[in-house]
Amino acid sequence: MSVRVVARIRPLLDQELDKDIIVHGESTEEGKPATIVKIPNPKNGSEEFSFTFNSVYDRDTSQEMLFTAEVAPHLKSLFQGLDVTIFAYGVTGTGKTHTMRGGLKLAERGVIPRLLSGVFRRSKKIMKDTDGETTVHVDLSYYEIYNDKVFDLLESPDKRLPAGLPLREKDGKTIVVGLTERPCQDLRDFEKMYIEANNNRITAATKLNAHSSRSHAILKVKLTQTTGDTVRVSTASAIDLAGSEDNRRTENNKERLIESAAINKSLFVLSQCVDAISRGDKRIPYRESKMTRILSLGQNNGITIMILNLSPLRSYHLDTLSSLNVSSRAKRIEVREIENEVVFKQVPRASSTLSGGAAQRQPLRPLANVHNVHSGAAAAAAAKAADTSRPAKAFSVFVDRAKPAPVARPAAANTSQMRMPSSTRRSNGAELAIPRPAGAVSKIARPGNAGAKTMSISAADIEAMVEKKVSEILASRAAEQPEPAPALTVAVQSEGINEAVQRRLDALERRIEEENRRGEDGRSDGLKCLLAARQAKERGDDVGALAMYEMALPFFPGQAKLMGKIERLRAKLGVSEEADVRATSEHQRAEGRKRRAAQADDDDDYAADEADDDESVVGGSTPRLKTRKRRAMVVFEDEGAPATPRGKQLLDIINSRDAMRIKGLSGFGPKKARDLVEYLEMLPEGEAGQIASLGRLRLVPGMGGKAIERACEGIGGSIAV
Ligand SMILES: Nc1ncnc2c1ncn2[C@@H]1O[C@H](COP(=O)(O)OP(=O)(O)OP(=O)(O)O)[C@@H](O)[C@H]1O
Repeated sequence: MSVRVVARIRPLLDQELDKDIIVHGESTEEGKPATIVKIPNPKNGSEEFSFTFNSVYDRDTSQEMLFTAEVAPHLKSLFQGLDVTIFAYGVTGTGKTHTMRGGLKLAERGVIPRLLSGVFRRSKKIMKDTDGETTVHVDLSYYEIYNDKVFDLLESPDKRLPAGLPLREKDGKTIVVGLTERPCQDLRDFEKMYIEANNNRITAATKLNAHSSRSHAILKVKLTQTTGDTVRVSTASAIDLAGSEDNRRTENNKERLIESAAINKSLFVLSQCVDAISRGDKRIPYRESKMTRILSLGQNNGITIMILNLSPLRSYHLDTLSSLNVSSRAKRIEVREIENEVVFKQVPRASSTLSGGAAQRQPLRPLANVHNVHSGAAAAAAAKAADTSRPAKAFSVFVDRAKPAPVARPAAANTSQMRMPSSTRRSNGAELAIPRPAGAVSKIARPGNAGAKTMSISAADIEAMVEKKVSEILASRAAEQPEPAPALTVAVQSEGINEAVQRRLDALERRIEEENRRGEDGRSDGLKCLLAARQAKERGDDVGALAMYEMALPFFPGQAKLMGKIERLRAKLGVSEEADVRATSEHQRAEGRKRRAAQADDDDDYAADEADDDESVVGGSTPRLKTRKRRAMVVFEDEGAPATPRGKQLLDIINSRDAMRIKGLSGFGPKKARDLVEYLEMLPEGEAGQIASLGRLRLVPGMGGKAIERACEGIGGSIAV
């Protein structure tokens, strides 16, 4: 099943005027629900672009209508064991937080409180219908990604580690290590916790939104259904993404600009992921931002619903177009609808000394699950000797990747945790790790001999080993090894050494963070934006190019050339009638190309300046940028000219709309062929359902220059357009 993408157009706010409305929902047939968003061409108001979605909700849509139509139907699937992900995407001030969280009044409540209400209602019904044979437990975790760092929202901000919580992949899912997981009994319980946690979320007033979210917020609702010995766990994730911002309009100060750059960068990576998936690329750049890693769009199983929030106003015109473009590509992402497996419950060990309790962040984490405690005589002896009057802290010594857990199951650990009296516990009970910045690893003791060996290691030894490992990692980073190092896991079984070691670890963590900052002082991110802008320009996507140049601006504040480019593009898109914009006529595109060719030298100068300034940070990106440019110019330099026989043959095959023939082209699979046929069927009348030239073909989503070149080569020989 594909990602379900629905658009919601927000109503006007008090100070906004009817006459500025430019975005409308429409249906394909009278009386049918709206599925199309219409928006004028920014340079020719009489022409309108149409974007089709699974559903479109216009300005008068209430919170209840949206929830009932889009989220409530998936509650059943959640209880059947499918994971459900709902995320709100859109420009700042378009209503994402309103949609997800909503207001305090009953009618104003958003998707999240309604979801919880539905979950509790259904849980009660199940327990009643089964006479209590099936029990349902709800656990929540809630965290934010702020400046690409993960922070637990269920903990007070003063307990935050500067580097945030690390991520790790487990059973094909990305998990946040050391996140609080809180049992939640009912809606009142939830509301109390949610309101409190939202106060920990970072928001600030910007010119575009008085309460702008400065972070992406992720709420995870974990359902554990137990019937006899069997346990089924499924998760609903509700994500309120921060909105992209045009910093020329926000008038952000320095701090807000840094946040904004992080927000824009992660959203840019998300759009890159969407592009890469819809192109069928092998490499999807998930790992370039924590948000995309967690969202795992197209990698996660279950049901994914993307709510695209839109402002109806003209002042958001280009931003709205940009969001519409990304979202309409997201529709093509396939998600496997696979239920989580039912697993058998693990019996908690009688020897457990855990008495639950501590909700506080522990630098060396107490094990929430007894099964993670190391076995062995020494461990048992240590456990026996432990003072049972205190809440036990069973510190994990080591994560042995080679040695399988007693029962390999994603849910089992949580299942046994569920029985604990603890009011708060940590997720990821199967492995225990101190939240260190991902990128460092230290294995200090092996589980096989954890007991005796660990006890013989002194704090100084541990410190030395950690120090050594961190230095190695820093050295390897300096050598620009691309492989991300695994997360730092530290093994300690004695409480006696934890404080001193932890202080040292915190200092080291700060050092890693510092090194990270020095290593990627933003310029490389900025240059990535420039590269993307150049690529967008070459595709003729001026709207995208503008967005990317603007995104690069905070990395190069006051850069005259960059500002000049932005000015030119804005003027071109907003005012000039002859200007070239996405999806305009071939003639206009040809004009644009000429202008771009004239500007190309200028672009190269700019990139070269940047590269010279910071060669070590930029690495290979500048040469790549030049190579790509040259290549693209060779292939499409003269798009207006008639196509060669091979080019014609390619167009003939594509225009045949015969998926079998198209599939036979080099680089095409069944999905790409199907998508292309669908695209052809949706072409506007003016194009007579045909792709007229290779230049036009290149504007088709998923058909970059390389794809065309490869297809032509497959027809035979090298391409000359
Ligand atoms: N459907 C709606 N009905 C009524 N008011 C709305 C609606 N959508 C948004 N608003 C109002 O618009 C303003 C901006 O909305 P909101 O804060 O939810 O935007 P956002 O997309 O989350 O912005 P940011 O990305 O900056 O956090 C708020 O005052 C909100 O109450």
